[in-house]
Amino acid sequence: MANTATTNVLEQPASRTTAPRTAIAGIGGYAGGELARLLLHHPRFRETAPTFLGRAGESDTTVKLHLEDIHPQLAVAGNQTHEILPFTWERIVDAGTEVLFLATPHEQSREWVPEAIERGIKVIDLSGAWRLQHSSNRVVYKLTDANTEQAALLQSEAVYGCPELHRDKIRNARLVANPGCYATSIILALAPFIQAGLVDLDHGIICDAKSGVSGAGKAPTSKTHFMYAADNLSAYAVFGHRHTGELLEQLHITSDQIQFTPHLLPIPRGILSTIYVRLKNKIESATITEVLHDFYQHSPLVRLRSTPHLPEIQHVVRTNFCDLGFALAPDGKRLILVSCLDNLLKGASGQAVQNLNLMCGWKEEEGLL
Ligand SMILES: NC(=O)C1=CN([C@@H]2O[C@H](COP(=O)(O)OP(=O)(O)OC[C@H]3O[C@@H](n4cnc5c(N)ncnc54)[C@H](OP(=O)(O)O)[C@@H]3O)[C@@H](O)[C@H]2O)C=CC1
Ligand SMILES: CC(=O)N[C@@H](CCC(=O)OP(=O)(O)O)C(=O)O
Repeated sequence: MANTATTNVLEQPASRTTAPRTAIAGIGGYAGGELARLLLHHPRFRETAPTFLGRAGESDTTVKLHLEDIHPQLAVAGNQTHEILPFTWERIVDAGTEVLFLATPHEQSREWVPEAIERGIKVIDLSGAWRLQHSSNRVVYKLTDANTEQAALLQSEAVYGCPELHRDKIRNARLVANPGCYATSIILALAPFIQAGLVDLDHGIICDAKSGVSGAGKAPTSKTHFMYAADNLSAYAVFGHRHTGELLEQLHITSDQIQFTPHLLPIPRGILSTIYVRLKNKIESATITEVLHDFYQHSPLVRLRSTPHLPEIQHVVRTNFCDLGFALAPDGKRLILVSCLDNLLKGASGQAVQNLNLMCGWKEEEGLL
């Protein structure tokens, strides 16, 4: 079967010999912490640690905050410390920042991205602020722009940071909108089959996805508090989760062709999506395997489980992989796809570093295996 992944082309762009200067905003959060860990261990960044940025504001010179104070798991024997600095553009420019990671809330990312780009700094934004091209899909974020014309231009330039679908565009992007965690797991499972025209879209696709609590960020709410989430399983944002727009835009389908329901799992991290698909024609199991192998043959961070084995959260937690597996009904038309990833890694920070690698012309899996 022909490879239907249009961007799975092994092009070798000019590779950077030196690592770019990077900065991470939102360093105090879950995604920011994982990003710091990945970059501090990345072989290309041994000599070039990122600048770690907290919220905007003036420094209180009497109290210095260090990375290890907030993320003790990143402490290194020998007292090596990394200071966290309040976010200011002056500081970012003085540090020679070439790539700014935003692990910040959507509203803050929407505000900061135009200024970064204007200053010649590339951005990898982990929030949902720049992922959606259609305003009808973006409306759920209730974002406002200081300069609507400039924002519209930037929006159309933003590249959806799913390397398995858009590697060539990511390589040359100034603004990468890193995908949502649920969206990543569902898009990677469905794209090979939808692009190959095998799915009976009129029949509708059902995505039942479950996420660990870290997906909601570090500030507990009544629904993510231990007392509510522990020993529980609950559906939420039914018919209204903000990742639905990413599914529609990236899979080129309409809202009546997919139903996506997220659930909160009482575990710290990991996502499992079970996706129910009706195929247009009867297909052999070997063909399903071939479609997946062809699509992902050049994708080192997608692992295919061979039938009858299905992905499990324990196999992917604390890894940068998305694992995919499937089961086909005896009628050859009812396909169940199972997709698993760590929401903080392949669903956020790991994918962000994968995008950085591509932007630098390095192997996309560098520092992630
Ligand atoms: N958690 C996940 O699984 C995923 C998260 N994302 C996205 O990544 C981003 C970060 O998520 P996550 O780490 O979970 O969130 P957290 O809530 O854990 O962390 C958010 C960070 O942003 C900082 N922050 C909050 N408001 C502002 C502000 N106005 N200006 C500057 N910094 C601010 C917080 O600062 P302080 O430390 O002072 O509170 C904190 O460090 C979000 O946009 C989220 O949607 C994307 C995919 C998956
Ligand atoms: C369990 C949980 O609450 N998960 C988050 C999704 C996390 C994610 O991918 O984030 P963004 O799209 O916000 O970047 C949610 O459902 O809102």
